[in-house]
Order: sequence, then C-alpha cells, then structure tokens
Amino acid sequence: MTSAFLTVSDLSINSPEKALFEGISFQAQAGELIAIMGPSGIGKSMLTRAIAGFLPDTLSTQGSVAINGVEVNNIPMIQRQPDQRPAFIFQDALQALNPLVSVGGQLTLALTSSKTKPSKTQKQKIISLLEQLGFSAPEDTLNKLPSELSGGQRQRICIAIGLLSSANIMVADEPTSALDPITEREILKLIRQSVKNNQVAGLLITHDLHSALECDKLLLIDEGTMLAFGPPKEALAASTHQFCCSLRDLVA
Ligand SMILES: Nc1ncnc2c1ncn2[C@@H]1O[C@H](COP(=O)(O)OP(=O)(O)OP(=O)(O)O)[C@@H](O)[C@H]1O
Repeated sequence: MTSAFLTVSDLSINSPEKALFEGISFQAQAGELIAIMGPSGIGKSMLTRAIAGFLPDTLSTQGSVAINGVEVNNIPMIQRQPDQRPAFIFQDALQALNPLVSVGGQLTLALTSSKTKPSKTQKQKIISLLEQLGFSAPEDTLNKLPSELSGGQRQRICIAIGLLSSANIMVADEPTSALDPITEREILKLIRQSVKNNQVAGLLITHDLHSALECDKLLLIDEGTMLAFGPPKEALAASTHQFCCSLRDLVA
C-alpha cells in the first residue's frame, strides 16, 4: 500500500468560545481528489485553511496534519517548506487576485515562482490552459488587469493559477460557484485531470453532490465532527445522519 500523501489525524479546531469541530481524520494519496461536503457554515473552509497553515489568529488547532510524513500542524504556511504549502483556488476570486498585476503576470508567477518573463514554452502552456478554461482570446486576456474581467472570468483565472502551481496539494474551495453549469462540469474535469496527471492530492469543497460523486473519496462533516470518509457512495451509505440521508435521497 502507498503511504498517504496527506494524513489528517484527530484534528480539532477551536475558537475561544467553542469547538468548531473535532476528530477529523482522513488521508489523501497522490493523484486523489477528495470532495468535502457539509452544511453551510460548518467549517469546511476553516478545515482546509488549518491544513494549509493559514487559520485566522482567533482559531487554534490540535491533532496532526502530516504532508508526506512530515508533521505540519500549527506551522504557518509562510514558515513551511515549499512542498508543504498547498495551492488554493478560492471561492472569492476578487480577493484572491492582485488588482495591480496583469493576469499574465499572475499566471507567470504561479507557473515559474518568479516575475521574470516566461519562456516561449511556459507562455504556450499558459495560453493552452486558458483555452481549455474557455477563454477565446487568451493572448488579450494576459494583458488585462483582474478588474477588466467578468466575475466568472476572474474565477477561471484563479483556477488557472491553482492548476499551474507546482504545489503537492491543491485545495479548491467551491471553485465553480460563479460559473454556469456547463463550464462548471468542464472545469471540474480539468481539476480531476490535473490532480491525476500531476500526482498531487486535491481537496474540493463543494455543495454539488454530482461533483462529489465524481471524486475519488468523499469526506462528510456536520455538527462539529466527521460523519464519514471513503469512496463517495460508500461514505454516503455509511452514516444515518440527517445530512447524509438528505444527500442519499438526491441520488436515489
Ligand atoms: N476569522 C474567524 N475567527 C473565528 N471564527 C471564524 C472566523 N471565520 C469564520 N469563522 C467561523 O468558522 C465557522 C466556519 O466557517 P467556514 O467558512 O469554514 O464554513 P463553511 O462550511 O466553509 O461555509 P460555506 O459552505 O458557507 O462556505 C463559521 O461558523 C464562522 O463563525
């Protein structure tokens, strides 16, 4: 059996007032995309932020987060080795992009980790990805500032940044929430392919059951703890909790 690339063991997150949740344990192998589902406000984003090492100061964690066997829980992202820093695709594209840097500049930085001009091959890789993400004039898009793009286009640029990054873990927090359903399906396919081809571990927060069913595993959380983890259909069947029952009704 291959060792898990990301291993979360008995993780709890607490605010001064309450425990957000406790007892979260799951693993992600390289090449696996894990869907995370749970009711709104339950703590899905905070869970991925705890894994990535950038929780708000008001929250603290206990338990273990190991990336490739190295314990990183409570080590802020900025202090981690580069291979222990996940790439993030945020829900809120406007906040995630630098308003003062061109789209091309931000994509180049994601691909090369430097601000220098990309090589011809690197530029071609960026353009080809933008085409896959539905941009009809990618060369023009590269010269634009984020403010010159629509909300959906900005979100697709955030997805491109995540896909170009060389991080070993990719976290996508409701990455397709501002997109139409057809684009959404195409983009989820791209994320799945990217996770497989680059052999990274992917975490996808989603409210869409059909997207979750297409992932390798599903982590279900509610009421401060995990309900189930495993291949999506098995995870759904494993709990009698109301949230899981409601989801099961949708697939029945
Ligand atoms: N900066 C913060 N300090 C303390 N608690 C916070 C902070 N930000 C969010 N929270 C709390 O964390 C809880 C979980 O928020 P989170 O955004 O992780 O939920 P979520 O499950 O991702 O929600 P959604 O599905 O609506 O995006 C919220 O109830 C909120 O009160």
